[in-house]
Amino acid sequence: MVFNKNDVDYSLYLVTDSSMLPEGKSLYSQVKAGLENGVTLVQLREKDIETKDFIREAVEIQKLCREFNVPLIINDRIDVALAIGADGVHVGQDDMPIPMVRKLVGPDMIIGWSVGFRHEVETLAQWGPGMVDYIGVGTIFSTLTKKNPKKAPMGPQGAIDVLNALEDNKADWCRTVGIGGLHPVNIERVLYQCVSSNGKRALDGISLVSDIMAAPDAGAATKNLRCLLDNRSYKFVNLGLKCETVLSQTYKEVVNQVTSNRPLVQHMTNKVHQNFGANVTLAVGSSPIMSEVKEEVHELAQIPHSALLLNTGSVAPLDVLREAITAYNKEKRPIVFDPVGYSATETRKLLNDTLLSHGQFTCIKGNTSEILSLAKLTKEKMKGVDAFTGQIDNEMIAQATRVVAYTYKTIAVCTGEYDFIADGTFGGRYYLSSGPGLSAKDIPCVTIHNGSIPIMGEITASGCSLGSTIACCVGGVAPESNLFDAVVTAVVLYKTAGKLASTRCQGNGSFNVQLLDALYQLFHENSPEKWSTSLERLS
Ligand SMILES: Nc1ncnc2c1ncn2[C@@H]1O[C@H](COP(=O)(O)OP(=O)(O)O)[C@@H](O)[C@H]1O
Ligand SMILES: Cc1ncsc1CCOP(=O)(O)O
Ligand SMILES: [Mg+2]
Repeated sequence: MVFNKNDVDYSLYLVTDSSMLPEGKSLYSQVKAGLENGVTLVQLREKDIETKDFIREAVEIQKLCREFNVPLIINDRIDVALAIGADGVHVGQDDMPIPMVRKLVGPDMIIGWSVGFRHEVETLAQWGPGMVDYIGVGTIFSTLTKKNPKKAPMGPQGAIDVLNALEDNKADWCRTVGIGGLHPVNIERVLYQCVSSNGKRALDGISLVSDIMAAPDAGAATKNLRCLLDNRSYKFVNLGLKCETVLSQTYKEVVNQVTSNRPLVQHMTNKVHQNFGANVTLAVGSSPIMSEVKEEVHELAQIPHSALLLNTGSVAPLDVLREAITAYNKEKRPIVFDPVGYSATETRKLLNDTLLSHGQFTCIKGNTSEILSLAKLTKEKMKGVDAFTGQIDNEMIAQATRVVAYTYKTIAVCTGEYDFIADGTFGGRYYLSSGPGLSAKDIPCVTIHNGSIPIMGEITASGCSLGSTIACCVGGVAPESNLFDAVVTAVVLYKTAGKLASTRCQGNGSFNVQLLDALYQLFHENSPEKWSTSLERLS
């Protein structure tokens, strides 16, 4: 044993698979290219191989790893690990029980365990620091590498649950690597999103197979992965942790930018909202396109200043929604997500959770019911798409908004008489091992108010149309702009228009028309110093 277990670098953990080597490459050459370019840990995983051949291969790879001072872990085969004096073993839930493994391998060998659930973390915590050194947290996304997966993909939220369980059970010795379906396209997002709720713990690294093993140029592939890990800044859209300078000057600047850039806002939205949302988009100086066609999402996402409003009120097929998220994330264009009726039925909740685990959203907007249930602060099912009607104070709404912002690393908006807006983006920064140190209660949150305007809640698609307005503002601002300011501007503009319309209308029917007129007027006048809506920053 040449390693101090505490000093192991888990950041880029290569797991081998000789069944996917490209032509002309060997297991040895791929591992070597990986080691030369930043792999920090290697696991030899050979499923269908004679013991004699496994040993021969293991000895060769061990020699190579030692040249690079990188530990070698053997998958499953404790006998092989012992025979060659490997640095560690990795076992799954269905393999030999961990206490027996520890008894066989002694105190110094690294033991890794595949973990997907909270109760497994509780077990390892009860065993104490002498048993499991690290866990492979997964499966995060579905993967072809695992032939017969027994677990459904857990998504980043499942990984966060595991990190929380480690914190709750004070298993501070145990390191973590995310595993399953991790590729350059999603690694930054996973690292960005997977932080324990107390802000203390992030993943220690990622573990992957195909992106190195199957790469025609494994060196270049590893270099690219290393870059993603070392970047620590996930610029899916430009984000800054500002928000203290939200004044009329800021609103004016946002409106100016939307005016000059005239964003194209793709709506994937419910049938009720289609027409009104397109008109609201036009009223605030932007171009709507209502499209649910899978084949065109990539083309639309590539248009400068495009933005996507994804509203699940009545939904397009799941594969279309997923493709749209993939496209806008790939192009680093903003997505506003409106999980209408999130907890009304189990089906709706599952659909929204699936989408939430599929990508990164710039803003998540909901009414009090949606935000409270997303924050898991109520177990009550929503009545259709209605806002919460039970007892609730502003402190609880602020908490729920912050929890949603923090959990999804997004800008969360909760609507109602008071609108709450929280910034959980951390300026796009991500962490390895220890998190940002802040929890949900510490992140910036503002509330905006313009008196009670009950009629705003009494027309359908009023919340959906705030979603359109937000999408126009985040799509329309210049790339270097602060998106929190853009979201706040949209919410303040919309509330001001609602107030104005409520004084001009004669009832629900004419309110709709007046709301469009007011939005158009306020946007084009662009004199926010006259807007009546107030903003307060919460501590
Ligand atoms: N009582 C109210 N006073 C002032 N504004 C309200 C009130 N109820 C709703 N709104 C505004 O109406 C819009 C829709 O909010 P809400 O009714 O909460 O959402 P949804 O339509 O999604 O159920 C938001 O812009 C919100 O600020
Ligand atoms: C009634 C209804 N049903 C499905 S979507 C929808 C519109 C919801 O609009 P909002 O949440 O903005 O009031
Ligand atoms: Mg409404």
